[in-house]
Amino acid sequence: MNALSVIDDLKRRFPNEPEYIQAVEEVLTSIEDVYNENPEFERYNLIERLCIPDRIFAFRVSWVDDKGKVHNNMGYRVQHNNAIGPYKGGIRFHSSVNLSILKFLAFEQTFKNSLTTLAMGGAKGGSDFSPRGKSDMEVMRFCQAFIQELWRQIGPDTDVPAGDIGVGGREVGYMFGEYKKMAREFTGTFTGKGYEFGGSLIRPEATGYGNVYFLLEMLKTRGLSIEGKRVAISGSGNVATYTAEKLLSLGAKVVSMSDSDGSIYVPDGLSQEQLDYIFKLKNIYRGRIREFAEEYECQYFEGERPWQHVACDIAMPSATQNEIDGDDARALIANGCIAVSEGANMPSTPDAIREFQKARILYAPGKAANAGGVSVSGLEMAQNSQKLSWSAEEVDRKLQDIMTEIHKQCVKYGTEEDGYINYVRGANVAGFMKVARAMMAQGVL
Ligand SMILES: NC(=O)C1=CN([C@@H]2O[C@H](COP(=O)(O)OP(=O)(O)OC[C@H]3O[C@@H](n4cnc5c(N)ncnc54)[C@H](OP(=O)(O)O)[C@@H]3O)[C@@H](O)[C@H]2O)C=CC1
Ligand SMILES: O=C(O)CCC(=O)C(=O)O
Repeated sequence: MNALSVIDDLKRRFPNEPEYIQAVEEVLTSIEDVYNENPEFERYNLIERLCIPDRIFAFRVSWVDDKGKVHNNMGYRVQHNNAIGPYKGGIRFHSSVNLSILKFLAFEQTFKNSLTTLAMGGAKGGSDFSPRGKSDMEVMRFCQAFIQELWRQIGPDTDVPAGDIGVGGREVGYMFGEYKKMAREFTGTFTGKGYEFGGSLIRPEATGYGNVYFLLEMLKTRGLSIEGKRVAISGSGNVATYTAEKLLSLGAKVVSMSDSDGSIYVPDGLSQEQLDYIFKLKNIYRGRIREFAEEYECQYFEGERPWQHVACDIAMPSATQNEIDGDDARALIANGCIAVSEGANMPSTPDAIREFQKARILYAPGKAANAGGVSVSGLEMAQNSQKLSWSAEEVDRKLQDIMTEIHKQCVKYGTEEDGYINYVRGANVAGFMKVARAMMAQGVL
């Protein structure tokens, strides 16, 4: 395989999909040598079959708002690869959603899920519908219309969706309800469900907590502890808030959070009371982070991400893709940042990643660091199959074990001659090899 020529070919065939090409390029350039050590992969044209999704569903979603006006959004599900288990991955509702974004997310999910040690293939879905500013009833009607189109393509052993940007417990509940009605079955077809109907304890916390567990493993490799470290977080949604909660409980200082309108800066770190305010602001009032700045009179950067404005030891981007560019990375490093652990999917541009690696700081890509969410989704599937629920302690212990194991795999496949751990290479090679072996064993499909 020549990574560059495969990428050129994909660019030619999918010319308007920059995020998808970006994700593929990152993986292919880091697995090229390992791939070429296995000539049978090339004979089976494994790389092309692994890069191009198994199938994509695209559909119109028509729904009626509270004033009786009819709206039409697009809905998608990208089933990328099911070599090691049923398709699995979140659903994103955001105005920016398009096929390029969902294809990159489904591609990444395939490698991430492989790293988790659990049996899950990769998928992602979503819509350009934005829940922002919509009433509960409008969100419910949209979720029902979305599932009326999608329900035939998913199932507990086929494809198991969950949340992502714009999709939390409320949306999963509405989608699960509609699925249950259409399919006439009560199964674990969604994860991230409410506890009363089969959800796992710790699933809401899992991505954020898991990212902190991964960060602790990275810090250990340099003999460092988290206590007293200043951590800049972006976003103020599911991943960001639970990352902050775990960090506070471990004695770290959370100096920033953000939303798509701007960022707050709290140099001495958020108190527990302030974090509780953000939880309420975002989950109950569905307000803006600017309101926090007004309430607590802290610095607020309108329309800005945190990276250029804050002094921090650690950055945990937890909002969206390509939210740290080369300039942001250079600013972070200049301001003393020694570690970046990604809660979001692909938040750092290729230029930013090069800067982090050149500076030899600890840098963990999302597919390793944020794998805790889908891992606990896998544990939710296991509980649903057994018709049992495990205690929060048990799930949290399993989550910690999985994050430690993912870190071990990154060290195994990513340690370079000078001892620097290239977590990008480690995660990509480890994730790839498991999927590749399964695909080889199953023949050309
Ligand atoms: N939920 C999960 O279990 C997992 C999520 N992830 C990834 O983590 C990231 C965050 O997801 P999650 O917390 O679930 O989503 P939420 O919808 O709960 O929160 C998203 C946060 O990011 C902000 N945000 C979203 N899009 C943009 C944008 N284009 N520019 C600036 N800010 C933006 C939102 O601000 P606003 O409210 O203003 O839009 C919000 O604060 C995503 O990359 C997701 O793919 C990864 C693994 C698992
Ligand atoms: O829990 C899941 O199935 C998916 C979580 C997710 O969307 C992700 O890992 O990016």
